[in-house]
Amino acid sequence: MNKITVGVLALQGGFHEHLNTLAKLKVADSSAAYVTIVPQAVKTPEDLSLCDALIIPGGESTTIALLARLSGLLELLKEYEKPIWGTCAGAILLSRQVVGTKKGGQEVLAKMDVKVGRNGWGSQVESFEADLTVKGMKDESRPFKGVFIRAPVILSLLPTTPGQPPVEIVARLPDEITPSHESAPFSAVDALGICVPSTPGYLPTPPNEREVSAQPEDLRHLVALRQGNHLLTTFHPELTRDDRFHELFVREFVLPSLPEAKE
Ligand SMILES: NC(=O)CC[C@H](N)C(=O)O
Repeated sequence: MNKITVGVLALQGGFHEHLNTLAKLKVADSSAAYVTIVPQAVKTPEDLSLCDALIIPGGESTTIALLARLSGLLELLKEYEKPIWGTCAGAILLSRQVVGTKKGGQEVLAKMDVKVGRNGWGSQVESFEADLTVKGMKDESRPFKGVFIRAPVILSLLPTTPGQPPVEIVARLPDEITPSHESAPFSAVDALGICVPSTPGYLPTPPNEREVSAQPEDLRHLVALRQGNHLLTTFHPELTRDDRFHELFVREFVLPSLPEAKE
C-alpha cells in the first residue's frame, strides 16, 4: 500500500494543475507511513489501467466526454469501479443528470445520484471565490478557498441507486452567498425539483426519477459531495496552493479502496 498511482484524465482542461499538485503531495496512511504517489496523465485505456484512482479535471464537460469517446475511454470510465474525483466539468461528468447541456446533449458517467445545472452561477466574469469548511479535511477549522469558474450547481439529490451508498455532503457555501444570476440555465423552481427546461438538449426528468421533494435547503449551496468512493467538487481545488483536498481524496477515498486496506 505504500505506492499508489493516481490518474488525471488529460484530454482537455486543467489536468496539468492536478498532476503538479499530486507530484508534490504528501499523504500518510493509517500507520503514519508516507505513501508514494505516482501521478499519471490518462489519455488512453492503457494509461487508465495503471491507475488506482482517477481525477477528472475542470474544462469543458461536453468536449471532455467527446474526446473520451474518441479515445476509447468513455465506456471504460462508465464501468470503472475505482475512486473518481470530478472537479467542475469533472463533477458534471460524474452526475447522473445534467440541466443546460449543449445541443445534442451531454454524455455522463452517472456515478453519483445528483442532478447538476451547467454554468449555474453565470458566465466566466461571474466567477468567484468562497471560504469553505470541508468535512474530514486536515486542519478542518482553517477554511479552504473554493475557486468557482463557470461552475455547475447542484439542483437535486436523486433517489439513491439500489445497492449504492447515499450521497453525503462534504462542503457547502456560506449562507450569505446566494445564486442570483439571470443567465443561469434554470429557474428557482428548478432547484426545488420542478424541472424547467431553458436550453435545447435538456431532457425532462422521468417520473420514476423524481427527486425527494422535501429538500428544504437551497441545494445550490452544496459544493462538494461524496457517494461511496466518488467525490465531486463544483469548484477547483487544483487552482490554489492548498493541497488539502487532494490529501483528503487520497487518504479517505483511494487508500481505503486498495485491496491491502481490506485485509
Ligand atoms: N471550470 C469548469 O470546469 C467549467 C465547466 C463548464 N462550464 C462545463 O460545463 O463544462
